[in-house]
Amino acid sequence: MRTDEALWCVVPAAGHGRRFGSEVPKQYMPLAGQPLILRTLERLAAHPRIAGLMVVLAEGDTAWAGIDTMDGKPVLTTLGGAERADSVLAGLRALPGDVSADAFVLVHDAARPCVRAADIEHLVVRASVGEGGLLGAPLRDTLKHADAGGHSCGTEPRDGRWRAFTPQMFRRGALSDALTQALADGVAITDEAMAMERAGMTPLLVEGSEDNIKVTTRADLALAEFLLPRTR
Ligand SMILES: Nc1ccn([C@@H]2O[C@H](COP(=O)(O)OP(=O)(O)OP(=O)(O)O)[C@@H](O)[C@H]2O)c(=O)n1
Ligand SMILES: C[C@](O)(CO)[C@H](O)COP(=O)(O)O
Repeated sequence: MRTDEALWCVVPAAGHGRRFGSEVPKQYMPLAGQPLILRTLERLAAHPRIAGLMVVLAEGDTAWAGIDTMDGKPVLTTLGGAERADSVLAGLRALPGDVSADAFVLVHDAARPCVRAADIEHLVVRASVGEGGLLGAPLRDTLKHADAGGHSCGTEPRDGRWRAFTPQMFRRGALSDALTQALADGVAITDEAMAMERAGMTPLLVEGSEDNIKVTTRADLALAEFLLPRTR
């Protein structure tokens, strides 16, 4: 990948935030005075390598701000689907025609507003040498296996286990094909790297900051308020 090659970023934002438990989908909850999603888009658009944002919205989303640029970068939208993988695939398909099948594309959760520019840079530089990769961090807690009664019935090995974050970066065509195949196979795909692994790839794991949190619960939103100004 040429070092000056601009990247589009697909931003899946079509979830309903069930674990967050509010009428307002979590991507529209206020974060430092703005809807959370706009904080994420601001963070992404500020990165010099990112050429444009493809935001994937839920059917019937009435809260979207309707912006078409952010920090001088184009912001396009399309509609997502029932699962995250459906939404990411829709976003890939809706990218502008001049984004070739071989072009690298980033995918970043709308629910991760604290992503650091340095981590994005680190991912792009390291993962573009091969066929793509993802930000993550080695598991640092002990992982327990819970039984139906909520008791620990086993301890999972921690060695070689990582937590996956986003952005994840893959070539547009290869990722589209991998997601299409996984969906056709009826496999529940929770991140893009999983689809690429099923296609036989071993995506590069690039260690990123643990404060690149995904806002899933209300407690996460409070943490994001604390982290946002400290992760610029
Ligand atoms: N069908 C879906 C499901 C999720 N997402 C997006 O994928 C990201 C990560 O998903 P998650 O944190 O699970 O969000 P929700 O699915 O909204 O949360 P929940 O599982 O609690 O409903 C979010 O930005 C979410 O909007 C999406 O675009 N399309
Ligand atoms: C993509 C992801 O953020 C990596 O950890 C995570 O898999 C998203 O899962 P979710 O259930 O869609 O939040």
